[in-house]
Amino acid sequence: MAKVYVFDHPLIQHKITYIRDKNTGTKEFRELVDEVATLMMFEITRDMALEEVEVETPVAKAKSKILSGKKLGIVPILRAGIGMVDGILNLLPAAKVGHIGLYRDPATLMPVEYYVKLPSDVEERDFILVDPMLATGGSAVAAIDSLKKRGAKNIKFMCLIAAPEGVEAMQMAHPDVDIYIAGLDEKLNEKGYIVPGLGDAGDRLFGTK
Ligand SMILES: O=P(O)(O)OC[C@H]1O[C@H](OP(=O)(O)OP(=O)(O)O)[C@H](O)[C@@H]1O
Ligand SMILES: O=c1cc[nH]c(=O)[nH]1
Ligand SMILES: [Mg+2]
Repeated sequence: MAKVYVFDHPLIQHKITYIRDKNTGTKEFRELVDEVATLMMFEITRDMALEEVEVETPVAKAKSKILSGKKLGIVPILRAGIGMVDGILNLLPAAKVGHIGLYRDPATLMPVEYYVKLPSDVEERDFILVDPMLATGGSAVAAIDSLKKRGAKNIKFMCLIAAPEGVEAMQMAHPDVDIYIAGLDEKLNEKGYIVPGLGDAGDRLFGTK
């Protein structure tokens, strides 16, 4: 069964409060999403593999560590996932970025895929799929189907706000994919929006409401 991590770090919780606030405008919303993505990524990368190397300081030779594991691929689910990419690349500038375009049909709530472009060496990378919202879970489940179909094996999913329904759908469909969340909310409303949530993440990021 996939593990679910809900980050309780005070800095993350503080910023999430302002992200939720309907009075937070587009510019600040974007900056906060970026900052939270960096903070979450710092925690998510805690288990990255290291190897010991020798380095010469101005004073002496030292044994020290560098990253040694598989290379990373970051995959935002368009559109809203794009808002988290720069924050992640702040920490991991060498990661490659794939894109999966999905929108949720407002009537059926089913995901519709319209674009996929991944790094060419999919099988050699670990992937972190990112989207601010995990609501019914349809989009994240479909994006992981798409990644796996193209050869991705080791995948983590990172989101800002999740509904219990989405977490359950992910655990049923992809029990191998751990889920990292900044805020686990109460429920979905009749339109499939997370309650209390933050509204429509894509519209708030890009000012398209
Ligand atoms: O868990 P689900 O029920 O599938 O809902 C979550 C999806 O809905 C939102 O995207 P949206 O369809 O609004 O597209 P957008 O990012 O282009 O605005 C959000 O960014 C997720 O991708
Ligand atoms: O609450 C929600 C649910 C899906 N997508 C969003 O952007 N917000
Ligand atoms: Mg949207």
